Amino acid sequence: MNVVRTTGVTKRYGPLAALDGVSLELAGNTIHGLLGRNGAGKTTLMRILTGQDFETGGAVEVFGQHPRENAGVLSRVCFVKESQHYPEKFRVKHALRAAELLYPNWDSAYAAALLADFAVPAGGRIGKLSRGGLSAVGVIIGLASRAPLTLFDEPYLGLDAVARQLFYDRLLADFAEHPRTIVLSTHLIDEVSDLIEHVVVLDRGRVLIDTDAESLRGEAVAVTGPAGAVERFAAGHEELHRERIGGSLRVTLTGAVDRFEPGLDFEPVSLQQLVVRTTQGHGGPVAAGKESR
Ligand SMILES: Nc1ncnc2c1ncn2[C@@H]1O[C@H](COP(=O)(O)OP(=O)(O)OP(=O)(O)O)[C@@H](O)[C@H]1O
Repeated sequence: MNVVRTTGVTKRYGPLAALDGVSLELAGNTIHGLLGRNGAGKTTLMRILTGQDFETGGAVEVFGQHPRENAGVLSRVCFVKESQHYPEKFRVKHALRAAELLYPNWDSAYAAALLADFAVPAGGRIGKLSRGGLSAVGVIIGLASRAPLTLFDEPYLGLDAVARQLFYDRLLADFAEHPRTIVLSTHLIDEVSDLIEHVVVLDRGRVLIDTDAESLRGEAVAVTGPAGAVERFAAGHEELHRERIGGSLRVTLTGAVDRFEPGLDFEPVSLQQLVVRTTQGHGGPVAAGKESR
């Protein structure tokens, strides 16, 4: 069952189209990666899905209904973002208590275990936490909410590499026991590439890639070798990128590369490389009414 369905969703800020005809379906009980360059429209889309902003055009359904001021939908949705603001005097335990009141599936014991894992003091003032500590509070709330739709908008950027790995490990373990729909928006694509099952890449407000992660993993290959031999091999393939390395040439090809040639090097292309190559050279979002390509 699809938890999210958007049809031709547009969001305009004056002449700027932050979203430009986004049609997407996000299946339930799946970890989705929402990827794209700065300004691609990821946060805008998540704000619309969580009723914090409204589309200019198109249709949005979350759990089959429009999320706007819809308590039945919003009680099933947790949106964790990097720039979360809390009242000045709030302590960590107050933020968790507020989350407990908000989310019907809240698990207090799990939240307490996560506090210990991330070494966040329950009595600590939120305003005095380090950036990592603040990120950890967001991550803990996102996980312990067990909301049927949980969206993380890079709240874990403040965490160091060890703490981020802890987040990924806890997320996977909890997802296995309590399947739900997760949307992870991140620039750290390599770190999450084994986690995500479905990939959406936004580019200038449009959907550039919308596919399962597995098929994307085998989607591109980098071929390196003497320039002439690589040119001959690449002819007839769709080329994403090319670079000269001394006397040799390296090209990134998409689509089925079903033959290999002696004398050439073939390397799989990581999800991050693929997204970088696919979105490279594209600018920011488009002005309304202008052609985007
Ligand atoms: N309230 C607003 N008013 C005007 N423009 C906005 C507003 N919110 C977002 N935008 C613009 O819409 C575009 C998409 O922004 P958005 O924050 O959705 O991108 P993003 O993909 O989340 O980027 P990042 O990865 O940098 O967080 C950007 O050009 C941004 O400047």
